[in-house]
Amino acid sequence: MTHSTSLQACILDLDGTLVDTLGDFVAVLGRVLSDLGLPPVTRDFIERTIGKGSEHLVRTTLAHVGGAPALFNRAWPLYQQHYAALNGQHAAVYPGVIEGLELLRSRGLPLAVLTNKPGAPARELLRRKGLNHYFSHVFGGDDFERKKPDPLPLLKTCEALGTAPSATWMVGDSRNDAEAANAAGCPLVLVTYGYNHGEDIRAVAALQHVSRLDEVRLD
Ligand SMILES: O=C(O)COP(=O)(O)O
Ligand SMILES: [Mg+2]
Repeated sequence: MTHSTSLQACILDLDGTLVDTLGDFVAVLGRVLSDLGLPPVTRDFIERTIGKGSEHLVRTTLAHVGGAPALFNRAWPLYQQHYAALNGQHAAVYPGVIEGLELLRSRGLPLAVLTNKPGAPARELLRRKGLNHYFSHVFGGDDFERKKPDPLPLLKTCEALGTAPSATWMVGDSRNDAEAANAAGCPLVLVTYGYNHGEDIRAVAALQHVSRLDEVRLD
C-alpha cells in the first residue's frame, strides 16, 4: 500500500516521538511530591502514565501515592513552576529525528506538532532543543477543547495546515495518537521507541512502524 501520492503534510507527536522527556517528568514530579511531603513514584510508573496530558499525569500520580484529590489545587501550580524551570534539562532528541525531519522537509511537506503537553512548555522545549524551525504550527493539549485520543485536535491541526486529513500523516508513539488518527482519518505512522502505557505499540495497527523517524518510507 502506498500513500505517497496523497501525502501533503505531516503532524508529529512530541513526547516519546520527537523528544525523550521521561527524565523531565521524573525530575519535576519528584520535586512536586517532595514539596507536598509525599513519597516519590517510580520511573516506570511515570512512563506508563505519560500520554494523556499533564493534568492527568498529576492527578494519577497523587492518587497513586494516596494524596487526596483536592491536593491537585496545590500540586498543579507547583508542577507548572517546576516544569518551566527544568523543561528540557533531562530530555533528549531521539536518534534519527533530525534526519527524519530533514527528509520530510526535503519533500516540501509542511510539518506541525500536536502534543497533549500544554502548548507553552511544548513550544519552549522545541525551541530549547533547536527543533522549532521545522514546524509551521505547534499545538498543545490546552489549545483545543479536547485532547488526543479525541480526533478534534488532529482535525483542527489539519485545518491550520490547510490539508485534508486523508493526505496528512500522523506520526506518534502511543495509542492516543493511533485512536485520534483513525478517528480523524489521518494515515498513521508509529514509532516503536516511545511511551505507550507499558504496552507494545507494535500490537496497534498502522501504515508503518519505525524504530527511527528517518526510517519512514515516503514512497
Ligand atoms: O504530555 C503528555 O501527556 C504526552 O504528550 P504527547 O502527546 O506529546 O505524547
Ligand atoms: Mg507521545
